[in-house]
Amino acid sequence: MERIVPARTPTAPASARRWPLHGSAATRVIEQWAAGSLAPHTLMQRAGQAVARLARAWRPHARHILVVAGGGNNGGDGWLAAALLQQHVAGLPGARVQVWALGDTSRQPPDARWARAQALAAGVEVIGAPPAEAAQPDVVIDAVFGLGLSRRVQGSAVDAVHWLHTCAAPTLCVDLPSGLDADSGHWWVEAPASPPAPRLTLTLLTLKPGLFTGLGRACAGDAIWFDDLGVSPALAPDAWLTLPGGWPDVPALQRAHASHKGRRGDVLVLGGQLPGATGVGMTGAAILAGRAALRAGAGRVYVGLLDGGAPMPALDTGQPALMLRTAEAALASSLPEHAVVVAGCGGGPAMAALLPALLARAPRLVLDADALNALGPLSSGTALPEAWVQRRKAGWHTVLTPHPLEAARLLGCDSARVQADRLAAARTLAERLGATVALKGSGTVIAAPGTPPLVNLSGDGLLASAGTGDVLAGLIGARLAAADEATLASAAARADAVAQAVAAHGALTASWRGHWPPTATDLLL
Ligand SMILES: NC(=O)C1=CN([C@@H]2O[C@H](COP(=O)(O)OP(=O)(O)OC[C@H]3O[C@@H](n4cnc5c(N)ncnc54)[C@H](O)[C@@H]3O)[C@@H](O)[C@H]2O)[C@@H](O)CC1
Repeated sequence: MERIVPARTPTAPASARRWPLHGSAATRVIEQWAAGSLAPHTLMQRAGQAVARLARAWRPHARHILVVAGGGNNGGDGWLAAALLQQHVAGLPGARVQVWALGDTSRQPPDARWARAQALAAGVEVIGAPPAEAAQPDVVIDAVFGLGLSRRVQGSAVDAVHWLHTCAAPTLCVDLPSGLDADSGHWWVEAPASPPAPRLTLTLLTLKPGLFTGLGRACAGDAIWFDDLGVSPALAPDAWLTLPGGWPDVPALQRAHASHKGRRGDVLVLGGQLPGATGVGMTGAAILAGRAALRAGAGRVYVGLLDGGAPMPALDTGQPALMLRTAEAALASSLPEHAVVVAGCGGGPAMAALLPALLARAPRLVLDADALNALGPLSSGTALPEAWVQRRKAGWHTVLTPHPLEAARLLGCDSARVQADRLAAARTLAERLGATVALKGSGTVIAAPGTPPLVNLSGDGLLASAGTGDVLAGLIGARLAAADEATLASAAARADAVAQAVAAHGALTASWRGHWPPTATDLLL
């Protein structure tokens, strides 16, 4: 059994910086294969033991234990854990192990039926409703749904899931928090509030993508543990979970005594509309992206501001090393051909006019915010604009960094649809455009054509503030600028590079100890 969240970083070795993720279909295949080679009930026995062991380690003094068990094998894991915990606490003062049994027990699958028989033989108490408020358990085990949930919750389980999500007792979720979709991180009941009590999730056999993207992290609790039940999955993963680490490599930069700024790569940020007649300016967005690129080690960072009519600032007083100029001046130079271009951080509608030139000239291009809006819907079935076709032919690199609403605009759907299956949305965009896509949000998904997507593990709710997306775009720009062409040769390598920048971005809040939540500028101090 190992702890996945909170992640043990940044000291984790490179080999430990990714885990395979298997969705429900792949997990079923692995389960069937393993069950076929083991004695009957072995997997469930191991699952129940793992649950009971973690419950005891987490709440060693718990005497009143409540298992909420559904009618399938997830419930079976719960029944078996109840049996083992009953044996453990039997005879202790105040000991009480209860199972709130849901579903039709006459229709239980064989493993679950066997597990229930073990629990009844051990003397657990079966109840048909949650305990009264005055008799709150010391720990609750949520074993209502695991892999078997793939549609909206119905029947008596709705109330049980709601009770579990609002109960004040520490809760251990078996395999998945009940209500969560294993594949997508979609939540199949009323939108959840943050659970009021500590909770953790022990996922079994495989790590599921839904735990790490969408609502997965918000619902799984403070920690996510993993037990492979002694089975090594001989099946290619659906996605990879990636950890921070490895970039920027400050010690390597220190050791490069004979280096110079020209070797660190150049970044050109284009955007940051100056205020004009409308009085609306977005200069800060481009400055933040530029500062982030500089902070992450780019050799030279240029910021080309879009002319809104207001006078150009002479410099960024917070980071005078940034080289400010007008977007026009930047485009009149050879920077688009030589630097990594990060476009769209605060560009406003003017970005649309620049986009064709950037698509045609910039071999390494990061498209963010207003540059994505300028692309417009890329609905399936319609031919791609010629500029995209040419970029793909030339093997040029394009990275898109949409948040869910921007991704929805590009895909011609709404953001709820994107959020309902973030991995699919990112993959679709990447395949359509031949680009690397970082779909932002909890569990940012990085997808590139023909390779399994990556799900980023770092980051937390402190990143949900203005300007953090600009910082990410700048970091991705710096990461690409640091790479030579050979190391970006494959789609998987490009996805890895982008994932490193995403991971470094997520890690920015991990060490935040301030009384106030950080602003995007604070993250770069
Ligand atoms: N078979 C085994 O030995 C093992 C099973 N395991 C456990 O088994 C779980 C998968 O078990 P199952 O495939 O039985 O699935 P679940 O137990 O997750 O769910 C099936 C149950 O949910 C009910 N259900 C499904 N959708 C519903 C909805 N929308 N509204 C209301 N009720 C609904 C079904 O009627 C059934 O009672 C895993 O998540 C894991 O916890 C693992 O521990 C590995 C070993």
